[in-house]
Amino acid sequence: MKEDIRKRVEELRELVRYHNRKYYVEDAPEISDAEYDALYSELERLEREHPELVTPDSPTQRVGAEPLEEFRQVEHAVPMLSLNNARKPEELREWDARVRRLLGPDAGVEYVTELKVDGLAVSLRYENGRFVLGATRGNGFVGEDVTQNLRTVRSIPERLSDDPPEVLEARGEVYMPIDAFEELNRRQEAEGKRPFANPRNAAAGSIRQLDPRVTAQRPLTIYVYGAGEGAENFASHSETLEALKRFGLRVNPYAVHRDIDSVLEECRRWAARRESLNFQADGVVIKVNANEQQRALGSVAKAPRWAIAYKFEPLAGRTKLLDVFVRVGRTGAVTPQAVLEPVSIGGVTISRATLHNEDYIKEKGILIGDTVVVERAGDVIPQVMRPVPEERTGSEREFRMPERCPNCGEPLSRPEGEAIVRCVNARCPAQALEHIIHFASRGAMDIEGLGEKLATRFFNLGLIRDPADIYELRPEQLEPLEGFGEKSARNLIRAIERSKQQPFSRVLYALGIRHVGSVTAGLIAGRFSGEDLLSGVGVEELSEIEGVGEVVARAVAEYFSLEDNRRLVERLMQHGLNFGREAAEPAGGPLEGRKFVITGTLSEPRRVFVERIEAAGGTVTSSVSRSTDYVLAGEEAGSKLERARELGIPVLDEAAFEELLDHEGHLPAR
Ligand SMILES: NC(=O)c1ccc[n+]([C@@H]2O[C@H](COP(=O)([O-])OP(=O)(O)OC[C@H]3O[C@@H](n4cnc5c(N)ncnc54)[C@H](O)[C@@H]3O)[C@@H](O)[C@H]2O)c1
Ligand SMILES: [Zn+2]
Repeated sequence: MKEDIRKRVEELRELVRYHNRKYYVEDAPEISDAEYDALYSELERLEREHPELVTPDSPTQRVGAEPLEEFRQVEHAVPMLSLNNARKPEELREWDARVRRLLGPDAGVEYVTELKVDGLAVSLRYENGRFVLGATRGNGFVGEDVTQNLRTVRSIPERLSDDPPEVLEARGEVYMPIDAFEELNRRQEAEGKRPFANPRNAAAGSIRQLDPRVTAQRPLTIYVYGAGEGAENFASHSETLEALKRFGLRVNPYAVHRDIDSVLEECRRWAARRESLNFQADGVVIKVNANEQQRALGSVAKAPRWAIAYKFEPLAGRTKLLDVFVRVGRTGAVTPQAVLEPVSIGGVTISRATLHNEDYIKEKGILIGDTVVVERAGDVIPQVMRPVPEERTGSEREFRMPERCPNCGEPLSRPEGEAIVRCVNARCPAQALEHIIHFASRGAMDIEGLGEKLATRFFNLGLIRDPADIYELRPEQLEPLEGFGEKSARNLIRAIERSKQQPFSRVLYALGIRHVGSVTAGLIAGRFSGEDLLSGVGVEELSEIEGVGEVVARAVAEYFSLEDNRRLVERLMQHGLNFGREAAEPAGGPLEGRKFVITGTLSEPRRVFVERIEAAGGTVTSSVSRSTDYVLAGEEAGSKLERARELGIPVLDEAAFEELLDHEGHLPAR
């Protein structure tokens, strides 16, 4: 029993740490706040019931996560702590009682309430009225230096007005207004970039940017809600806020209360009005007003005793599920989307929500026409949580996944054991861009210069709609484009021409058939030609190939059975790409069994040479030893070169290396 609990505690810590990293460090949470809070509360409860299991490194004892190494670190003179939570009015009353008990019966207590804005906590250090240092909270003691990025936020003044103290560290929450967030996401999508999950992540990701120019383009603002260093100049929290306003900072709206009833009333008021706010707020923060009382109360573990966050109910609402349609994502994944009777949740009118996948709808028993619970749970992409069966009238109907892609009309596929239905048509407009990018990429056709950025641009300009279009590009189409000259157009066309030399295995891999990686492509290309595959090689024949399983065989057979895919392949053949069966691998390449060490600066990135050596059957190791066969040395080669000379190992420059690849056997072998 005891052992089970210890195990569970450890498991929860692992999980919470993992999601902390996703949320605080990578700004890309995988689960909703409600799900995270459930894990966290369970951990807190078990630790409370079994105090002997509490360890100082438990996430319940620590703030946030470690700062990223890419940023300079900033030590906070006054720690930036987290807040304890209350979810029910009783919990707020208990907190009030504890505060009064600790301060003594005669102490008059005032409380300040402010909205809890959901963004990124930052510290702004002003010296003699000048903004000198901006930092994130980090782990509470050490944060990240993001001064340059914060300078781009217009509501953060470079200079304070009035007469600020010599050192003043203002603290607040940088956030992205909801309308600006939605606009930004529309832009991201139009540019083919990944949209942000919610305004908090967008704000946090924008500030924790290595390039301030990116931050500058993000619609950020700040609400200041307190002071770290410098707070000692004021007698109370409300006095501090007034002063911060006077200095020209944008201060969170607040109210002062004499008793907890008034505080509760304010919490209710905000809860009712939160939907009309243009920013995400997940609760109300209540703070003891007098600084002296704050000091007397102090902090425990990772949160002060003098403040508490009253959390709003998760953002949820009820509405009617009018219909379900399916959307094809860029990877071909087809997901059901709910069409809802418009409902306002968290200040946003919701008329669409995700239903994840077919199984989700079945498991939850959701029917079209149902009244459903929709949750935003801190995310802006809302999801349908469950139906309310009591409200059924009998006219509800089941959702059926369509058999054909709504975008291109080709049959959809759902591989066994997978929850996601996909469109596997390479020319499907919904996923065409993704296919093009993969097609041109280094491991595939390796078209130099045609990376993600340029492919996206050509795609948006309508110059390339599918991989075969690449081979129809003409220099006159490119030259007028901004950033292109005669020379760069010619270079690109040349690189495209060169890619026609790639062997069939590369071409097969470039087609982007599901489950067909470069190794599998090699196995298939060694057995069948493009013509064979087009003429309908079956699943059985394919799975006879050593190393090709049934899942792969099915994916390949399916690919070549779709009309659009067949047309694409035929066009690529006409353009002269290799579709001929590859001679069975000779027993290894020309460098079979040879060990290389690479050192110094070469004309191309090192990985290019590594790939070529490996493709020829050789291996690359990092240090020179007696078993090394060759050292490939570029410019400014250092100790490895010396070591090679000491051991008498042949040293090749690039020219000698090329020769070795071309005429292996003519060179003196070791
Ligand atoms: N989805 C996930 O994977 C995931 C992971 C980790 C944390 N979270 C979420 O993050 C939250 C916990 O984060 P936390 O520990 O950073 O604490 P918190 O966000 O609950 O509270 C502390 C923070 O509140 C902010 N704040 C906003 N307005 C304020 C005001 N007026 N006065 C004072 N502070 C104010 C400050 O940034 C402060 O650091 C939870 O809501 C949790 O759900 C989610
Ligand atoms: Zn399609």
